Amino acid sequence: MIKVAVVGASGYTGAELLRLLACHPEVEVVSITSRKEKGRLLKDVFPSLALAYPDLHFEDPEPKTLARKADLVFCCVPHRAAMAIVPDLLAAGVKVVDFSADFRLKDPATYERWYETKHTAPELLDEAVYGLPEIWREEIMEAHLVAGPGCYPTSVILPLHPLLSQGLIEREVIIDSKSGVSGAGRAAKLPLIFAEVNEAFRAYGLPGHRHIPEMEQELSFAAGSEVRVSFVPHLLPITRGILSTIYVFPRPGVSGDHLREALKKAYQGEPFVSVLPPGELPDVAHVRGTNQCRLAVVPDERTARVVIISVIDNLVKGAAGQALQCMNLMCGLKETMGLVGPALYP
Ligand SMILES: NC(=O)C1=CN([C@@H]2O[C@H](COP(=O)(O)OP(=O)(O)OC[C@H]3O[C@@H](n4cnc5c(N)ncnc54)[C@H](OP(=O)(O)O)[C@@H]3O)[C@@H](O)[C@H]2O)C=CC1
Ligand SMILES: CC(=O)N[C@@H](CCC(=O)OP(=O)(O)O)C(=O)O
Repeated sequence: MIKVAVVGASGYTGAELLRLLACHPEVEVVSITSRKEKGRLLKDVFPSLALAYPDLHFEDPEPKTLARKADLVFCCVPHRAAMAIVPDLLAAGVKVVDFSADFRLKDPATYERWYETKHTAPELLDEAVYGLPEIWREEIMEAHLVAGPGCYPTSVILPLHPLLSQGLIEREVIIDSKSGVSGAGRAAKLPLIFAEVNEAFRAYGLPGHRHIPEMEQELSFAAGSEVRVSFVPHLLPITRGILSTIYVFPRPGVSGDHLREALKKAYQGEPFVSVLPPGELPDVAHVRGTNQCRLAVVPDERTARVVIISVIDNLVKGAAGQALQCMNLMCGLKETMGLVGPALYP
């Protein structure tokens, strides 16, 4: 059994991870942490997890104490907080899957510019592996520190990476994404209360959302030269799910059908990415609660542009499920373990 701890287990991604871990045959959850819920039983904070964890309670230990109990720690705290915890965990010898943005960007100056804070552990950026298994599988298998991708970047990089790395599309990309409200976390914020979100729909994060450098970093690696994206996120009045509509410009002589075939080939055999046949379109309702990314490629013959639609559950393939997929790889387990349940529907 792999002994795991979940730091920041009182948030949405922590709770979602515990839901998934409850059905994982090779994992024992040895500790869950929260500063505010310290001492309380998990089942009193999240009754949805009562049957799976009747006796587990929140603690707030030092990272070193945690590292003595666990083989691997999932760190589900906000950026800035993560880089204060992760170095001590690694120094104490445990593997870490971090959910925050603190170890995603390779260049500390880029991090400092977009996150408006000094990076306090830049020496770890080189060894951190970007936790997108479909792209960095071999590296994740060897990693001690995995930086879980942002939810929007996951929905965007999966369709674009193969197309850019094969030189099939131009490097100008336009991305229009919509997210459910759980993407913003569980902490109370006025613009996120029911009456502000229900029956409403708005763009936010303009002119430059902080996921842009992460997308550009990974897409530039794929293309072998600098890629610049236009990215506008929107808030949908739903709890979970991201739908990204991506406008791409095929290189001369490349058709939309060609792009679809290239994606199908790139993801053949991948358990968590599906490329839909012509005429089928993805819906966030089809992936709710799953680690799936569903993609459709729609040629627009009138303009010669191609629209790609990508859906994920932000809490699963966009966070906890992808982290668990990485853990399976880091621990030598079957990559799909604990992640094969069907979607919740309706
Ligand atoms: N929500 C999503 O869809 C996605 C989130 N992420 C990332 O995952 C991480 C967690 O997100 P999410 O679960 O949504 O956030 P939440 O706000 O729901 O939860 C945050 C957790 O971190 C703890 N925490 C907050 N501040 C600190 C701090 N300064 N030091 C230590 N612990 C702290 C909180 O507990 P307490 O305050 O009691 O200690 C809580 O358990 C973030 O980095 C987020 O960016 C990544 C992809 C998708
Ligand atoms: C709806 C909503 O607010 N979503 C979040 C993205 C959550 C996420 O993945 O962000 P991290 O980079 O912090 O991990 C946002 O736009 O800030």
